[in-house]
Amino acid sequence: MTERGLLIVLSGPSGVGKGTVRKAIFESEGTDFEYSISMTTRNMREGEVEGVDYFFRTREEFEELIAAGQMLEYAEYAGNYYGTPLTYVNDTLDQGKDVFLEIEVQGAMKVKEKVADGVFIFLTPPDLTELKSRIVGRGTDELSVIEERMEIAKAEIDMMSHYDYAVVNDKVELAVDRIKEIINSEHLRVARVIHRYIKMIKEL
Ligand SMILES: Nc1ncnc2c1ncn2[C@@H]1O[C@H](COP(=O)(O)OP(=O)(O)OP(=O)(O)O)[C@@H](O)[C@H]1O
Ligand SMILES: Nc1nc2c(ncn2[C@@H]2O[C@H](COP(=O)(O)O)[C@@H](O)[C@H]2O)c(=O)[nH]1
Repeated sequence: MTERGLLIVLSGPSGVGKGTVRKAIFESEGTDFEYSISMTTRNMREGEVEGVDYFFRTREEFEELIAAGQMLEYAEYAGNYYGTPLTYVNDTLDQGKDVFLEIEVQGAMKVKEKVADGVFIFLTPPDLTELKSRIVGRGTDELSVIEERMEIAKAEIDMMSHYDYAVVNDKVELAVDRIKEIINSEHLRVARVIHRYIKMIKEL
């Protein structure tokens, strides 16, 4: 029987650098994760590609998938739906591969209820001034959207203690190393638990 993969959830406020850090992790050496592409009803930004950055769907299409039980989790964030398609995550974990989700806090908490043995990592900014300057600097959102995201960010940062780990994204390379270290240690922990069970069964 194949050992099920690890579900890794990277979460944190918009603009903290989740996407930047996740891409750097995937490009770095010694990692082998599958990225779960999310679904959203928000408009496509310049440079985004369907099926690479997101699966872009209408509200009606998204709601049909929710009703059909096809989302592992979903949330309404700043007026749009965002969610994780269930089948891809389940099938990939069943194949023994680790799956990486990059999602906001409401969704992460829903995943935590369903997948207790996932690894939940909160990426935090050095401070709120830096967070705002990152969102502004990215140049993808209007001022009203930025203000809305900053308000949501404050509530999200209050949820940090519900995660297994908090990682500061001060410098991308450092955040990448910290997250890789966490995942490696989680793998060792899981391997130790399995080893203990096998030993117990043999001794029965
Ligand atoms: N450690 C860092 N130092 C300085 N700038 C950073 C750092 N990490 C990311 N950034 C920059 O911050 C901006 C936001 O990053 P990114 O889009 O990766 O955030 P995000 O958390 O994925 O946002 P969203 O959740 O809205 O998709 C980008 O312009 C990125 O280059
Ligand atoms: N609950 C979920 N949140 C998600 C998912 N995919 C992305 N996100 C988060 O939404 C916000 C806004 O994203 P943006 O691309 O519009 O800037 C951000 O925090 C993302 O991490 C998902 O599948 N489920």
